[in-house]
Amino acid sequence: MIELHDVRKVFPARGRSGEVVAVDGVSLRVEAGEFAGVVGPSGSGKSTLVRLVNLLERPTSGSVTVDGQVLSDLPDDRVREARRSMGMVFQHFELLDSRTAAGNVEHPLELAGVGRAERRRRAAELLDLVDLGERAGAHPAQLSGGQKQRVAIARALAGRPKVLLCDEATSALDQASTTGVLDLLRRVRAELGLTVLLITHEMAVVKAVCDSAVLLDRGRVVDGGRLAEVLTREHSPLADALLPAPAADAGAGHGGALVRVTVTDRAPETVVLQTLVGELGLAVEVAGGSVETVAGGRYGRLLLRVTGDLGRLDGAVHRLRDDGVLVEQVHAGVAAGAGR
Ligand SMILES: Nc1ncnc2c1ncn2[C@@H]1O[C@H](COP(=O)(O)OP(=O)(O)OP(=O)(O)O)[C@@H](O)[C@H]1O
Repeated sequence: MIELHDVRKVFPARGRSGEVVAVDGVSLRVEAGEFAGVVGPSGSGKSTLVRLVNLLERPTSGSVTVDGQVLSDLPDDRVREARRSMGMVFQHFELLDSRTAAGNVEHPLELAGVGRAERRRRAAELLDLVDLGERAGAHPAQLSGGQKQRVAIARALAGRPKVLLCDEATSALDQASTTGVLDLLRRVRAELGLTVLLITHEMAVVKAVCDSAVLLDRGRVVDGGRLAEVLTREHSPLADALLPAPAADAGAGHGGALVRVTVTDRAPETVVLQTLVGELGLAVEVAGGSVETVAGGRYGRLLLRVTGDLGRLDGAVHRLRDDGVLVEQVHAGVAAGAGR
């Protein structure tokens, strides 16, 4: 649905000579109906990337295809037309203060030449969809941040887009409003069959709503994929950002071997404990880590301190890998049973 091929964006540097390569050869594919995230540190090119998708920025080179149309080949007037099939939600809402909630939702329809009666009907329907039907007559100053963002989402949906682009849509909101807005985005995605591309610097947002994500660094994609796959991949910088691996020193100084395991719904910690404790008679203590819900599944990274007959540990590690558990031996420990 959204496809970027080897996209580069070079800007003249602000206030000095030279150039800034904001996006440096990015290729990306987001399937229809997918909820995709773009994460990365400040200045890594996230905002530029999202603006390249709806051609608010033209790529210096490379192609941008949305819904089968190569937008980067189109002249400006055709780009403006194509942009109507994409809604956009911003960090600071960008609502018109002088207009009511309904007036803001009607605004893009007005610009598109939709008649008054139809605009009103559609705005009322959209405000109901975002649970703000009762506040249609309120001005932005009378709404909370979360409510303003709901109005902005209703406005973004006014033109019946197929794609919704969200640029730090929850970064200006408190925790409760963030949860509400993310629930809403997930619901409208499902109800309207939207494809969503969301950029954020908050990993919790990605974990709550995204099916897939890419990690940008200095304009390049350094990692990415479906979260279910990324989280069980070895040496993945994106997995490390989503679920930081527990530090090895969390279990240092207590003897025994240290083992880092990644557990999932398919290979939960019960499988690990059954093998290590139940079958091999080792003692296991959780020295660090956490288990969380990500992309609707349960994932965890745990640091285990294993004591007992450590001569059996190598075999156990192989067994666990065969059972689909990602296992890494951080510190071998002293095999108490060795030589016996
Ligand atoms: N119009 C522009 N002119 C010159 N440089 C720009 C322009 N837009 C972005 N840049 C530069 O491109 C790089 C990427 O910026 P961008 O805003 O896309 O990053 P970001 O990951 O969204 O950062 P943040 O999270 O801080 O918003 C930065 O070095 C930025 O200064």
